[in-house]
This record gives sequence, structure tokens and C-alpha cells, in this order.
Amino acid sequence: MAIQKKHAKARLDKYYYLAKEKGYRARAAFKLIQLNKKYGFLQKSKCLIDLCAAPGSWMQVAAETMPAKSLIIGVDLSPIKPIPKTIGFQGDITTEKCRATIRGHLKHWKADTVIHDGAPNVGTAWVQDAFTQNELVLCSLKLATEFLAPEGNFVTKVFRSKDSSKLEWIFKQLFSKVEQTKPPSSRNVSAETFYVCRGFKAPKHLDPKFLDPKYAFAEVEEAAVNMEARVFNPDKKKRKRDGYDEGDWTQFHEAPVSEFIQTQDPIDMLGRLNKLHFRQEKGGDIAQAALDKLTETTEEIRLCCNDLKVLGRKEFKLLLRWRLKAREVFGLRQKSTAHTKQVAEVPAEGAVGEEVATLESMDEEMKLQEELKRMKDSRDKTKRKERRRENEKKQKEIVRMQMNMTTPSEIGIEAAGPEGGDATFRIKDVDKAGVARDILKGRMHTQVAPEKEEEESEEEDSDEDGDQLERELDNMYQQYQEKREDRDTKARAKRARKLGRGDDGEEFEGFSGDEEKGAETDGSDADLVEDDDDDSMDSDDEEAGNGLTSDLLGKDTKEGGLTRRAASFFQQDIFKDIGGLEEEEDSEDEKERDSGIDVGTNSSPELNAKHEEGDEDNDEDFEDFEEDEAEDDDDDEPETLEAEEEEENWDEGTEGPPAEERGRPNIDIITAEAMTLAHNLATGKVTKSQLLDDNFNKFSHRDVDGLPEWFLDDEGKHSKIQRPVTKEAAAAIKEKLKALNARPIKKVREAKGRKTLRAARRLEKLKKKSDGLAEGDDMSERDKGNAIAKLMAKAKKSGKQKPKVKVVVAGGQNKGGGRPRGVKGKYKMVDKRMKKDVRGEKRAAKKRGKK
Ligand SMILES: C[S@@+](CC[C@H](N)C(=O)[O-])C[C@H]1O[C@@H](n2cnc3c(N)ncnc32)[C@H](O)[C@@H]1O
Repeated sequence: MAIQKKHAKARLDKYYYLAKEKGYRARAAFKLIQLNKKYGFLQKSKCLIDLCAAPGSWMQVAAETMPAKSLIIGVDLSPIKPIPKTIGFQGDITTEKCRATIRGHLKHWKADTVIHDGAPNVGTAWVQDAFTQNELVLCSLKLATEFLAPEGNFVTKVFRSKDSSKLEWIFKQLFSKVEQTKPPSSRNVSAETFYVCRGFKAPKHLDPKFLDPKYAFAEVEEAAVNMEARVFNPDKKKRKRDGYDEGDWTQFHEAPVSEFIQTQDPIDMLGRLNKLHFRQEKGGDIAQAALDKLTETTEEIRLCCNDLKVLGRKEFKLLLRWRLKAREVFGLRQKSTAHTKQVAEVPAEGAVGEEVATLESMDEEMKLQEELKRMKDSRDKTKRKERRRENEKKQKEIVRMQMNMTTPSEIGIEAAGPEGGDATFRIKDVDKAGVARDILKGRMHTQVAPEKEEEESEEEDSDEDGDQLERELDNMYQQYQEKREDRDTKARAKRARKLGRGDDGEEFEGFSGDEEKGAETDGSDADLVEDDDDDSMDSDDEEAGNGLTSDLLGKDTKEGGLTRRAASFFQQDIFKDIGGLEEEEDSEDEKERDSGIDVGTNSSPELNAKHEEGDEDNDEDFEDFEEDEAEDDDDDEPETLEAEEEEENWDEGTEGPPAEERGRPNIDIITAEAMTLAHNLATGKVTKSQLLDDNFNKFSHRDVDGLPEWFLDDEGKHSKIQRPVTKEAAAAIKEKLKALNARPIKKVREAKGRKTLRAARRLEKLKKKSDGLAEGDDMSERDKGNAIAKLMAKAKKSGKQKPKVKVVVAGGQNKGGGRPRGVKGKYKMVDKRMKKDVRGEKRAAKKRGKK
């Protein structure tokens, strides 16, 4: 239970809170906002159909964005609470009835855009579960082909699977432009992606088979499932992304054990089934009873049969052995002879040969494979080690040269390797190794780490032992980091930030299939262990290009005639804010993070302080706020803005006007240190130059060369300057956060506004009436006063209508705690006696009043 809660909490990300604040019914709203920002189809549409629209956030976005008086129709299996300026109804998009209802609403109109965000409702109706998302997409496309106007748009969510390419092909037949994209608000862990299809070709005739899932998704030939691998390598479980097999709705299969004993293909059964049962059905196989009583049928065997999907290799073997014994008992198999081996080579007809042969050959083959793998691993290891040594030497040389410790002419003199005097510094080789770019950045890499060291060679330094230990430590640290990244998305994001990925400030353009492939190949960078060099260096190198030669040569004639040395001196962080020197855009975010000043964004810290996590492949974003109210995520660490730089480019429209528009930088102070600093600056306690001077401290020019990464990481965490924090600043930040947390959500604000408006109207009415009374001549002053007082009392009463409290008698159905059945709103539990007493008292009071 606790795990579920944590998981749910982790899913509440920035978009969840943004949607809440902006009054959208689900975070999914931002997907449409971001898609529309990229393709701009909503502004151009006058009629839109939203298929699978509940709870209705896409309809809200459409109603906001489309021109006035547009027709917006939404349909979903679940009811959609009314949304102004839209029509919503309940229906199943796969049915004829739904089609007819849409037709009825459209009348003679044609839709300019059809949007579809459907996901099978897991748990609502199991048949619907099986109706996979891709089939739902086909259904929505079918509706789109019927209702779309020529040149219309179709936007749909698709889960990546083996069928998505087929869908893409179909889209391309019907639309002139088809693009696949994934907006930033769609979680990375989700397999969902979006297709934006524009320019509907509106074919006059469409073969119904074309959009029939049976034909559209038909496989040319289903690849045979390797049951042997499933049984003999059960640990490697593959996630089933391809959906259910046709007609296989339950995904649970069982068979009687007798069938397992008799079958000629036991491996297939073990791989395919979930359970082997010992049940004896009427008129069933009598062998079941015999098997149940067999002495070989131990408790362990029964347990194994009960859930085949959790078994390991050992248990499968146990079952197979048990089967052979049972077959011997039933006379289905003669005892295996010493000829087993021969049998394995020349499979004889009948059960004996076939079975033993299968087992033997499998074992042999696996042994061979393991042996081969071992050999390959050790060969790779040796190769990697050699390569790494070479690289290290080359890197050392380069660093020395960059530090002016050596001149280019010296390079290679000490490092003459087995390939000749200048082999170490052969730029071609460095480039080939794929590390040239990183070397240029001054990063100390260990490309791929070996696990063990070989014997030391005689020529190696005397401190090689220490080096080896260090390398081992490095490797262990790298492995530790990789493991952590595997487990923890935050660690992965941190790492990505550190590597400077996503810092280019370019607008996110979504991923096309190709780009993703590219990204995968780029990901090889992740194998490198890097030091903490700042990003300014990176961008320099980027400008210089990848070539090592051009970079080194280019550095002497840099920046306004400065020498390389001077230029590198002025590139230090402390000079970045000084006018006249070029600023590196890349490092801006880093500075923001360190300084605790949030520049140029309106998003509140509470919104940033949320996880971007979740690991469901199905519909990730479906957070219906009506049910899911405000959980606080205080214990989560703040997520820096930098990581979402790309996303903010998508978000512009949703985050308020940019700071520059308002004529001043939008600076948000979010930490106590920054607040103290700002306060000191504002009150003149420190000057700008003092601030600059302050930056010359023991932390600003640390020599990190050659220090291992784990050490630098640790230093980065703890060894940093402790800036003073005043009580007032801390209190101010606390207050600010409190205020932000207390800020009501849009719905509440609106409700309060409406209440105030109503009260103002009532007052206005009252004023008019009392003025009328006061001015009239037909009443005495006293009567006038009484009448006005009465009016006011009435108005006061109607202003605060107390909710009725329902009195429920305890006992009977309403025994025990909890809300009684069928009672809504406030209620009070009383016992019978009390109810009678209260009634009696009321009656008595009434009588007394009459007297
Ligand atoms: C991710 S939600 C849609 C969220 C919606 N776009 C929004 O912005 O609020 C997916 C919806 O698909 C609906 N759905 C699934 N199968 C359906 C079907 N056959 N017909 C209609 N709606 C369906 C579900 O009821 C669910 O509400």
C-alpha cells in the first residue's frame, strides 16, 4: 500500500500542479497545448471532435484556443462534466451508436480536426482492456475519415509497439503530412507518442478492410516463440509490449498434469502455461488421480505446478525429471540407456529418444554458449584494457600540453608506444576512439573499465600499484553510479545535466524515429567517466568543432586578439558577469542553481519541486483532479529548472508573459542565501566589487586535475562556501513559500469570486429596496425602520444558508462506524431515544411559544 502511495506521489509532477493551478481537469491538457504550439491546428479549426475526452482537459484547451462559436464535440466511455461552449456525451467510440450521435451533433458540418487520446480502461471492462490502444486508434481514425473535412487534421496518441509502424503507414495513405512527436509533458517513461496527421486526402472510397484491425495489424508471419529459451532462461523476462494475442483475453492458461506427462513437447507446455493442475474433472483423464497419488509427486512438485511463471531453471528441470519418472511408471518410457548420447545425435522415433535428446542437447548447448561468452568477455576485457591504457597516456599528454607543461614538439617522446614514437599522439586514432571531443573539453576519461589488472609490465612506473587501486576505485564508483542511475531517475537526470546534455537552449522539436536512433548512439557518451569541468569549456569546444587539430591551432588566435593563455584566464567563472567579456549562455542555469535565484520564469518553487517520475506504460498523465486533491510533496527535492529548459520553450504560452515584456528581469529569489545577499546589496551592506572579491576564495580555484571522480563528487556535495543567512531572510523565504503553498487553486478562487459577486448584488438590491421604503410616504418612520430591519435580517439569513444536517438513527443498517448508506453531505448519528427526545423537546418548545 505504502509503495503505491509513493508511486502515486512521484507521478505528481510539474504539469500536475500547473494543470491544477490553471484549472485543467487533467495534466494531459499540456500535451495538447504543446502539440498545438508546435503545429497550430486548433486556431485554424472551427469544428473539432475529441474522441476519448473524459475528464475533458483537451476539450477545455480546445474551447480556450479555438475561435469563438466553434463546435466542439467530446465523447468518452466515462461521463464528461459539462464544459462551457462544448458538447460532451457518453459513448463507446467503437460503436455504431456513438458514430450516429456524433453525426447528429455535427448535422451538415464537417470537422476540421479530430483529436484522440484514448487508452483502454484497465479494470473498467475487461473486454475493453483487451481492445488494445492501437485498435482504438484505428477506430478513431475510422471516425475521422468519416467526419473530417478535406485537408483536415487528425491528432492521436499511439503506444509504441510492433503495430505502430503499420499505423504510421496507414496514416500516410490518408494524410499528406504525418509527423510523430512526443511533447515534453508526456513522461519519458511512457511508451506513448503522438501522431499529428495533416492534410486529409478525403478519398472517395475506402476499403473497409483498410481500417479493420484484423487486416491492418495482420502479421505476415508470426515469429515462433522460443519456448526453450523461456524454460531454460526463465530469468530473462520480456515485457509484453505487443498487446494480447488475438482471442487470448485472459492471459492465464492452465492444463491438467496428465497432459504434461503425455505430451511430446513438454518444454512448449512449460513455456506457455501458467499452471498445471491436479483437478479431477468428471469424465476426465483417470491418469490425473494416479498422478496425484504418485510418491514422486512431492509437495515441491505441486508447488512448482501451481505457478509456472515464477519458476527458475532448477525448478523446470525438476518438473521435467518428474515427468520422465511418471512416464516410466505409466510405461510410456523405457529407462534411458547408456546410449543417451547417441540418441541425442541421431534422434530415434518415439518418446524416449526425443525427450532425452532435448534435455541433453539443451544442456550441452548452453554450456558451449557459456564457454563462448566467457572467452569473448575475457578477450574484450583485454582489448579494452589495452585501449584504455593507450588513451590514458594520450590524455595525459594532451592535458600537459594544454597546461603549457609541454610543447607540441615534445609530444610522444615519452609516450612512444608499441606502435612507434608518434603513435600515442596520432590524432586519427584519438578521433577514432571517439574521445577527441571529450579530450578537448579537458575531461579525464576512463572509457571502459577492466575488472582486474593483468601482470605488471617491467617498464611501468613504480607507483603502478597505487594507480591500479585508483583505477579500481574509479571503476567501482562508475559501476555504483550506473546502478544508481538504473534505479533512480533523478540520478540519471543529474548525470545528464552534468554531461551538459539538453543545455543547448534550442527549442524542443519532439523526437522522430530517426532522432531517437541518433540519441541512442549518442548515448554512448554515458560510458565515459568525466570530471567536473564547467560548461563554458564545452561550448568553446563545440564552436571549435570536433577536430582536435583545428581546435588546438585555433586557440592561439582567439577572442579579440587575446593570447590563448589570457583567453583561458578570462574564461574563469569570476569574469563572466563583468561587462565586455563574453558570457557563456550554457552556464547561466548552473549559476541560477548555485545562487538560488530563479531568473526569467514565473513557475513557483512549489511547482518545480516535484518529481518527473512514473513507470507505467499505459496512460501516464491521467490525473483527474476531481478525485485526486492536493497531496503535498514536501519531502521531494526541488527539481531545477535547467533540466526542463527544453520544456519551457514549449510552455511559453502557459507560463505568463516573459520577463522582458514587463520591462524588467523577472528575478525570483528562492533561497535564504540569495535573499540575504539581495538584502545586503539593497541596503548597501555589500557592494558589487566586494561581491566579486568574495569570489576569490579557496573554493574558486581548486586544482581538480587528476582527482578521481568519486572524490570530486563528494567534494562537490560538502566542500562549498557557506554563505551567511540572516534570520530575517530565512523568515522572508519561509513566508514566501507559505504564501505560495496557501495560494488557492483556480477553482476555489473562482468560487470565492462568485460568492463575493453574489453578496455585492444582494447588497445592491437591499439598498434599492430600503431606499424605496425610506422615500415612501405611506408608512410611519417607525414602520419604515422595522421594515428595513426585517429586510436586512432576511438578506442576512439568505446569505449564509447552513447546509442541512441529516439526522440518522444508529442501529440496524447503520450499525458501526462510517457513513451510513445513501446519505450525502453532513449527517448526525443519533440513537432512537435521542431522536424521540429531541422531537419531544421541539414540540414542547413550540407549545410554549404558542402559549
Ligand atoms: C487519457 S484519457 C483521456 C484524457 C482526455 N484527453 C483529457 O484531456 O481529459 C483516456 C480516455 O479514453 C477513454 N476510452 C477508452 N476506451 C474508450 C472507448 N472505447 N470509447 C470512448 N472512450 C474510451 C477512457 O474512458 C479515458 O477517459
